[in-house]
Amino acid sequence: MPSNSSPEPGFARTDFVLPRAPDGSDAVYLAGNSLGAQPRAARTALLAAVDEQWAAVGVAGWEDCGWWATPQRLGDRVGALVGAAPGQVVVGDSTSVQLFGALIAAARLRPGRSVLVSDGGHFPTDRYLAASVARLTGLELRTASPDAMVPDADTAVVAVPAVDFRTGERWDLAAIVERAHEAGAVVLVDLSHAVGVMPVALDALDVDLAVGCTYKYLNGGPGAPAFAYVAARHHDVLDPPLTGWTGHADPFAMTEAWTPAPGVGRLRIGTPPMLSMLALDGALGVFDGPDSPDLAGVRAASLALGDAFLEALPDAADVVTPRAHERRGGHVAVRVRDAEGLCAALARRGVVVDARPPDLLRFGFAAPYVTVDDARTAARELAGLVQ
Ligand SMILES: Cc1ncc(COP(=O)(O)O)c(C=O)c1O
Ligand SMILES: Nc1c(O)cccc1C(=O)C[C@H](N)C(=O)O
Repeated sequence: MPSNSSPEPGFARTDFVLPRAPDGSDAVYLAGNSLGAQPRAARTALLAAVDEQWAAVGVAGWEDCGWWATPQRLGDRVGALVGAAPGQVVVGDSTSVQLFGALIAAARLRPGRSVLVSDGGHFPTDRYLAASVARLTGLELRTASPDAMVPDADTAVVAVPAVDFRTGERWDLAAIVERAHEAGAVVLVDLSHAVGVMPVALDALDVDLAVGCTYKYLNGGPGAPAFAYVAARHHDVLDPPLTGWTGHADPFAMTEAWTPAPGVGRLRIGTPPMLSMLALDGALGVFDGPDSPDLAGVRAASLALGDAFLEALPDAADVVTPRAHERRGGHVAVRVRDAEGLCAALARRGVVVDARPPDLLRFGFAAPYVTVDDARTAARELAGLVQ
């Protein structure tokens, strides 16, 4: 393992099980921006949870195995990866559920304001939920590109991704937050395409709320629980819409009315999906284990992979992702004529990527297990197919 601050791409490859290529070798797996590869430690943690906890301990596991505390314990671990001091992140439920709760809780932080501004190119679940939340709350939904948003005195909430799910463009969160706060609005960031592939500085940037998934670059596994962040300065007045019993101040008192737990604990909703959580617990060791590089190093390695891929592409390739490092996320998208067909043809050659309508192929550069050879192979195979 190279030094902690400047890891080589593929620095933790042996800690992962990679999907198989048709010839039985390890695939060139560039779909970590959709579903990360399997960390061996996630499998170990999951099997231990099944055999040594669930089977052996049963219901006592909520206390004796620490299950009850896991949403916040993992929240602090994920929080450390997104620049959040402890006590501001909860893990659980899907990104969509977390988004719904966060959008409404954000709107409730700005009563009397009438507009929700959301990225017009946001991931579909973010767009669909923004529309539904606008109907529920009576807010007017306005859409714009994150770099063209002009929040005003009517704006309650500005909702943006950190990285565009299609083009891989990285947005300037500092500028977005500054503009929103100048207008008195709060900012909700979807970190799904950023967490685990680049440093994020939620506290330092003064972001108000954030959500994100853990199955992409954090490699938590299919359907791994999402996370929600709320800056501590909002905790006392935070009024989440999904007032489930596990977010109660004293859940086992079974009282008549819901009393919010102190702090971010009130964002808990129902019984946490413990097996998924414990798989994530194992997976996170890639990023916060004793030998893990910091995220600046992971980011540098991911950018190096993207650069190797871009350099190996033919000049004529229609790359839609900005080439400048500061404007690029973890994946690179190439416009092609038959994205679905090419995606399938690449898979037959052992290169796993994904296609997004109408015409994009996405190549995800998860530095823990992707090597420079992988990046070059993908570019070469793509070139061979489109020539
Ligand atoms: C930006 C973004 N938000 C949300 C999601 C998904 O939400 P969920 O985890 O609820 O499926 C994705 C990808 O699936 C995404 O890219
Ligand atoms: N969440 C996904 C799923 O359940 C199935 C297939 C793909 C996904 C994804 O993660 C899609 C991804 N967020 C995207 O950027 O398109």
